[in-house]
Amino acid sequence: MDNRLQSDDRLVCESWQRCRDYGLDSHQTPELTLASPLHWQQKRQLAEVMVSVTREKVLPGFQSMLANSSSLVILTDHEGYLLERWGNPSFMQQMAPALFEPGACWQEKVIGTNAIGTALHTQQITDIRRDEHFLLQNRFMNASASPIVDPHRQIVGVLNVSSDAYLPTTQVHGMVKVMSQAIENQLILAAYGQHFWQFVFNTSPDNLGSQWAGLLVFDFQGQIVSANRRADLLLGKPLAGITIDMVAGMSLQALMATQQDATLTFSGLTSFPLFARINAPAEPSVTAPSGIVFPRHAARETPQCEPSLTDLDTGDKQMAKAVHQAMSVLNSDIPLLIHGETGVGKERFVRAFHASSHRAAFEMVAVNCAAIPSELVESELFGYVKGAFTGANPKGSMGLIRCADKGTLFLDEIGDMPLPTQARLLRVLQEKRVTPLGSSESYPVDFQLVCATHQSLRDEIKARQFREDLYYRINGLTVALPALRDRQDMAQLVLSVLDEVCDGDRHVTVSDEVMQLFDSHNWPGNIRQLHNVLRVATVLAAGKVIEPQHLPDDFFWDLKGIARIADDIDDELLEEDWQTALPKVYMALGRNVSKTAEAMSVSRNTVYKRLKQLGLWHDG
Ligand SMILES: Nc1ncnc2c1ncn2[C@@H]1O[C@H](COP(=O)(O)OP(=O)(O)OP(=O)(O)O)[C@@H](O)[C@H]1O
Repeated sequence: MDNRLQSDDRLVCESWQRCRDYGLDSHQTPELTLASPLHWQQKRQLAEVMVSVTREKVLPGFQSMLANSSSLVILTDHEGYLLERWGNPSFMQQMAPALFEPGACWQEKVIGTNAIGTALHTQQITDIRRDEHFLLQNRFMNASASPIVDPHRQIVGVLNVSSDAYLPTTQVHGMVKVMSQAIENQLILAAYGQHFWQFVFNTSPDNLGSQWAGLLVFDFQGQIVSANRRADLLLGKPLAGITIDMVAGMSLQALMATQQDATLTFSGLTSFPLFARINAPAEPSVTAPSGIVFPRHAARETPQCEPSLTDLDTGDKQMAKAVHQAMSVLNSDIPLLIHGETGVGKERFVRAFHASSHRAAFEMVAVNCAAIPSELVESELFGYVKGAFTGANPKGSMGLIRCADKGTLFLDEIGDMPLPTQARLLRVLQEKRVTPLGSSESYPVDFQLVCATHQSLRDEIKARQFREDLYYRINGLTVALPALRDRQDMAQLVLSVLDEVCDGDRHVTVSDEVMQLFDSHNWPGNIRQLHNVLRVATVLAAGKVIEPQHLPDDFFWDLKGIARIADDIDDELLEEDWQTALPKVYMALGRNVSKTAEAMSVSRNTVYKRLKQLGLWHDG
């Protein structure tokens, strides 16, 4: 969830569009939806802890800010039903009292764009100003709302502050952000504070008591049981698979022996120091909390999470073999060498390999050796000390290899690495230490190495462009990724790429005719080209069915179809773009429009149009 200080126009426009799709009319006064008394009673019971920590532990800290303003604090459950409200009653009674009754439903589809309903839909902190409400009847208030997550990152409610127009939006936004974080901290403590250890940390020893401190709860084995969202931000990493000793960079025993009020300095996962305090539980538990693995709902939190290796096995034999091979060396630290044409998904494959490995909590650093100028490759990879060379960053640089420490280093297009850099890389791989340029010191490194190439490294060795000794170092296991034209899972891939193009919100489909064209295409740019074609086509098809007319012109330039159908056409013709090739194909096929259209996989109309442009066809 991200935070924003300004109303986001796009967010409001999208919400208004949803309201129209729900059939709402901005002039209407829709019937209020109220939970039935029994339903509300159940909701209220389920949310009892959240309501009581808000009332008793959080609101008192904000009383002074709210006392002099005409505003209301509202707490709803995860479906937008109002559980409780606090604040200045004159504000709500003047305006729309029924809306502020316990049990009233604030979902977008009921009362249009509003901070609570829209925050629930977007799952992010949301500000809705007066005129941004969809219904005219609600345009009397400004509001900010934040979803609240439980100790396992599931949305359990929304905290909202609505006010008349006189409280500054930025102030309300900030207040909602801090209050919702405070509620989440209290929910974590209510669930685990009594029996588990708390690790409270921040960027300065002076703000360890703030609601903005990171909070991690861990068990007697050092497993992280729960954490607030601030913890992820401070550590800059998702917490899946991480234990408390990795976070703190010290042993569990040392952590547990720390005095309650002592302040620790640590930088286990970060490149900068952080400060922490340990709170021991009143009744320490020596059992793990019933099978809970944090974060239990990580997939919901990170919708764009990396696919795992098995996700890439979508029905193609060669791909299944590649996935199987990579799985068999997972976590063994055997170097992988990936072969594949450009755009076949090498980097995606490596990301999936990394995400499936025990190194997933650390960085995967991808370096395209062909994209970095040869004179910069060494300094980029190995780092340098300050003043190492003219034009260098005056602070020096750690280098990409050290950034990959504990994670995965992916060297793409390794065949393009200059020979002197190859020698240096070989030394790093042998010694497992990096010496930055200009430095006499070396640093230990530990990473999974994956290299990729589209060329034959054996040929490069023969041509003395690639070191044989390095080849044997990097080639623990060779995996070949198939070209798109050879894959048997085109339909699955199209869906997977459409998901990516549409950001997971796929409405568009592909017609049978287009699927046939896809099957007969050469795809020299492989999945990347498919991606580009579908991105353009999705826009042109306006969210409906992608038909041939939605495909970009250059798609037709290298259709296999030309080669298959028009055997009697010169090979050279097939290398040309379709606009140039078309009149020549037309001539070669005895000026037959239908055959030309078939050979070029375009419509007869397109052939007529192009011939007319060239003056080769005249109506009548
Ligand atoms: N299975 C897949 N599903 C959806 N999209 C994919 C898939 N595989 C690859 N892609 C997409 O195809 C594009 C190219 O993938 P990637 O960068 O991994 O290829 P590459 O082989 O590393 O390319 P290059 O050789 O140019 O470095 C990216 O946009 C990627 O997201």
